[in-house]
Amino acid sequence: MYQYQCLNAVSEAGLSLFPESYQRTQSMEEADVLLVRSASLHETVFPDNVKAVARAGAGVNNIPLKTCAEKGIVVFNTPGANANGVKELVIAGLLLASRDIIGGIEWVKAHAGEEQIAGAAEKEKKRFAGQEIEGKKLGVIGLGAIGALVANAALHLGMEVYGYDPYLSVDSAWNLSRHIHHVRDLEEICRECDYITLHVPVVDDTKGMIHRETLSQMKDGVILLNFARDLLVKEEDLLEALTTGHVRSYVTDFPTKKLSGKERVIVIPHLGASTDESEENCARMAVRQLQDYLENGNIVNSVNYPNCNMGKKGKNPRLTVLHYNVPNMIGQFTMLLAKRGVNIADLTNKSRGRYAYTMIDMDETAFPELEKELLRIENVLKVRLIL
Ligand SMILES: NC(=O)c1ccc[n+]([C@@H]2O[C@H](COP(=O)([O-])OP(=O)(O)OC[C@H]3O[C@@H](n4cnc5c(N)ncnc54)[C@H](O)[C@@H]3O)[C@@H](O)[C@H]2O)c1
Ligand SMILES: O=C(O)[C@H](O)COP(=O)(O)O
Repeated sequence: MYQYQCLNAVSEAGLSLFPESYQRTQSMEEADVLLVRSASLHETVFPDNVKAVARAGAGVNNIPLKTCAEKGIVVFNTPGANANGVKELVIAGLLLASRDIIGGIEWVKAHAGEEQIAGAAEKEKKRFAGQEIEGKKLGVIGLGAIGALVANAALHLGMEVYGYDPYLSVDSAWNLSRHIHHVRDLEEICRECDYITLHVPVVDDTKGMIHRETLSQMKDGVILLNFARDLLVKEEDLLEALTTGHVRSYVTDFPTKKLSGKERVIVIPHLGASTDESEENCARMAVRQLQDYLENGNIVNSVNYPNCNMGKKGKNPRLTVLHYNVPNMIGQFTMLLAKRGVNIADLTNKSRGRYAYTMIDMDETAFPELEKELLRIENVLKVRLIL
């Protein structure tokens, strides 16, 4: 029997995939695994029973990845599962910023019920007119799951697309149309593009990446879209650029005190992934990954431990050890097993920076003190014996 806790509303389409042997709990003290969306876990004190956290979504800046790794808690996310939902909202953002559609709709609401509204609208409409996106240049910063979809869709809408991503993975590159201009420095995007959209994670390197200097390199009247994270943009600097009109419009999915309600700012209440399809995709992927980890020890799509997959566990026990990535760990594990006459049928070890993971399929039934003895080895963080 395993127990899971949901720290946000997670789609039933995913939760219903848990078999009957899984029970939902409201108490973290009972939970083997946690499911979360945007709730912040930075202040959470994780009890020892928690083995994994699944972020049903992409961004993991709400989860203390290092703290979790140190406690032997594997954190997963669900890459790409909500990318289409975000892409569609970004396209809406491009269009909302290109004419004053929102201002126009508000005008109609304010004059609702008036006899002469049709005629008045014809006189007023020039106030809300704008440009078309066809033929304009779009700069996409970050060409992962979302950025690639946005870039390709914008091409189909007739835009000229410039893409910037110095860490582009081979898989992401395969998803990109060859008609996208590959840009090697951010300045070129700033210099060339009429619209710029951000699709990078917020990490130390990207925090505040849009600041006074980057803004000053952008064209006069640029439209900036941010469906990634508020912290990517230095708000004071952006406000200044909005006030002078250098930035014509800022479209963001992240309401903040400083920017909400300001002129030229279109704020959406973090709706990028809020579609039935995205919520269901994320929840399904999160549940499958957690189940695979609990039952087979496999790590797929982790953001703090290496991915490591030995397939479905057979009838013999499988031992899994989360540990620091230092020399002689495997030697110590195999020595301990050998001393007890346990034969190893299969073994896999993978590392990622400071952390590593070893999975061992044993031929014999485990001896009672095995987990405790392994835990006594220096640099071991967590041991699990899956029977
Ligand atoms: N608004 C929403 O509801 C919503 C939904 C999903 C994701 N997001 C945000 O969007 C981000 C991206 O999501 P994704 O699914 O595309 O993630 P992803 O991991 O597939 O793509 C991120 C891309 O950014 C690139 N990158 C990293 N640092 C960079 C840098 N300094 N300059 C340029 N590129 C850089 C990476 O190489 C990667 O290709 C998430 O981290 C999250 O913060 C928001
Ligand atoms: O990073 C993400 O996946 C998005 O910001 C979605 O967040 P949400 O699951 O809270 O809607």
